[in-house]
Amino acid sequence: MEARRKQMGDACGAADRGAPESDRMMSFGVMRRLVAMIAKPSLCARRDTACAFGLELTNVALGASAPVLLKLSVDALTNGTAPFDRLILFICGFVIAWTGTNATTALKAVFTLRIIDKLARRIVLDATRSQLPALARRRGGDSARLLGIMERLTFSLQIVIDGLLWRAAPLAAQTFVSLAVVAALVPPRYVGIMTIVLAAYFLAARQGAAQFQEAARNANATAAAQSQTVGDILRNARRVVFNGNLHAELDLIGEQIAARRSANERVSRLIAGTASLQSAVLVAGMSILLVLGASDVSAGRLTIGDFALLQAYAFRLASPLGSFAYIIRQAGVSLVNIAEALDLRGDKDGKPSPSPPCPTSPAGRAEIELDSVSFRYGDDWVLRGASARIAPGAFVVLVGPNGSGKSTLAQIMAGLVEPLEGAVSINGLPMHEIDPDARCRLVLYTPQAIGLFNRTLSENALYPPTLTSEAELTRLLAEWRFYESGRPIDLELPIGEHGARLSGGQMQKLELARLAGIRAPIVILDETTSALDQASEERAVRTMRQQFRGCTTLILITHRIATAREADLVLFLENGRLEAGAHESLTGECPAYRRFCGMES
Ligand SMILES: Nc1ncnc2c1ncn2[C@@H]1O[C@H](COP(=O)(O)OP(=O)(O)OP(=O)(O)O)[C@@H](O)[C@H]1O
Repeated sequence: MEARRKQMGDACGAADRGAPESDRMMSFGVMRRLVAMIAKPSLCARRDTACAFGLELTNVALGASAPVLLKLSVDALTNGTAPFDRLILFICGFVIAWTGTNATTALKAVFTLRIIDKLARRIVLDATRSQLPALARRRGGDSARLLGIMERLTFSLQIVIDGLLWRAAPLAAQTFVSLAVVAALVPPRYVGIMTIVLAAYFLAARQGAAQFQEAARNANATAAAQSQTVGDILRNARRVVFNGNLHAELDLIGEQIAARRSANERVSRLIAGTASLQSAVLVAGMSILLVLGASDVSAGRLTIGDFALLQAYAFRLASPLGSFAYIIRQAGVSLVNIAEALDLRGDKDGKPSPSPPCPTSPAGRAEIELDSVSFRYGDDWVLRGASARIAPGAFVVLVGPNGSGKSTLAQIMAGLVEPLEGAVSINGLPMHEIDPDARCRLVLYTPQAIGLFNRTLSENALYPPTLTSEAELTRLLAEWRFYESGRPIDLELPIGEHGARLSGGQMQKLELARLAGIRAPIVILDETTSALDQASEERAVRTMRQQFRGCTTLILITHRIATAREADLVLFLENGRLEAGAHESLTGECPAYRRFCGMES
């Protein structure tokens, strides 16, 4: 448990340290990438953007004209000279401009949400497409982190696009227009005061933001660590409960929540400090502005309408600037989240390279050659100079003690792991020259942990690229005694998370029925028969060999010597050395194999 805590701590630390760009560059970089994505025709968001932009322009125009209409109404009322119908026009115009922004804001939200949905869909699909292969190879892939980022993505986009991109630009436009109108209608010193107040406000924001980004990244990392821990514990509910570790795991979750809360509190404290400073700037600035305005009205230098105009602009700007602090708080965390999601997309803009050649068609026969293949993890050599030739359509059994490197060798043969020395060739073509997509059509590798979907029995057993039909599936499962009682097989049965409603043997029978319908040149089963009894394994292997009709090479990793006796070729691995031959010849020539088979002590 201590080691787990350290691991989680390291995960947070790594996230903290892993900031390649400076914070401000990161924020601009993320917004620039989002804007570039929105502008791309392939996202189909240009029309929504144009509508949202048009509505926002209307919003700015309405917001800027309301104080002017108020001033005109007040001046007309106080002068008493304007015609009544013009007065009504000013008053109605003011009311419409002041309240009309609600409708345009609501309408704009409709288009904004559409853009956000399209962006989120694109980022999630790209990130999943880019990350799934890494997850499949279990190298650098972290599904919990990926899931956490995806789950927070829509909310993060909403904050950044709706709150920051959409609100910052209109606010800037509104501020600019307001200053211009004030400059045109009242003495210049009022523009001077408003400019100084706004500059002080943004200096305070900038000061706060410098510390804030780092705190936001830390808050994000603690959130990711928490969802990783909770997800891991939920996925391993049986392991936790059956070992009586419920309370210990709850403590761990509690610690993660506490770490998250303290990171969030730091963010809130920084925001509160910045917001208070900003409020003080606004209070002081607006007070000076309005007191000066009131004294100018008393002295006859300003009309009451001018004063109303100043007051309306002051409040019109102060209110969104006040709520901007909240948006900046959320946006900091959200920008980090979006940056992580965008990085997961990989090199999306790279041009696809032309497909290298494939040595056979998916239905063709393939000869595999291992030429002095060596591999190590860290300093531990798992394979040293392994050589063998496997004829097309052969039935091969790969055996060896636990940890001898069978799965590693199988993954090297499937092109999932690159050998450090030597080469694997298929029909004479080196594996590294074969396109990774073509490799999985050539060699289908089934890992030790099968990994079933929480879907129905038939959806799992007929998962592509199998050609097994429903009728064939029912026949095979009945023949392999899927239910010992012989009860009918319900293909629509939901099998639960990780096949929780099935026995270990049933899960493997389901997968084997699927694999029997595969028409790839090479199929590698990594202990896919380990949970079957001897008779079931024999039946399943016999059926598969019949189905493969000598075209598909079947390589089975197993610990059963009886199965090795039936093989055309046995590959025996021990201490990094590979011996290849028929069972009889290996028992005659290889003492280590004889010992492994229990023929000598
Ligand atoms: N990704 C990895 N990183 C580091 N070491 C690894 C990795 N995968 C496997 N190993 C190590 O390589 C050795 C061979 O592992 P491998 O899974 O290939 O053996 P195996 O013969 O299939 O074992 P078993 O019969 O128990 O399934 C083991 O010592 C294992 O700990």
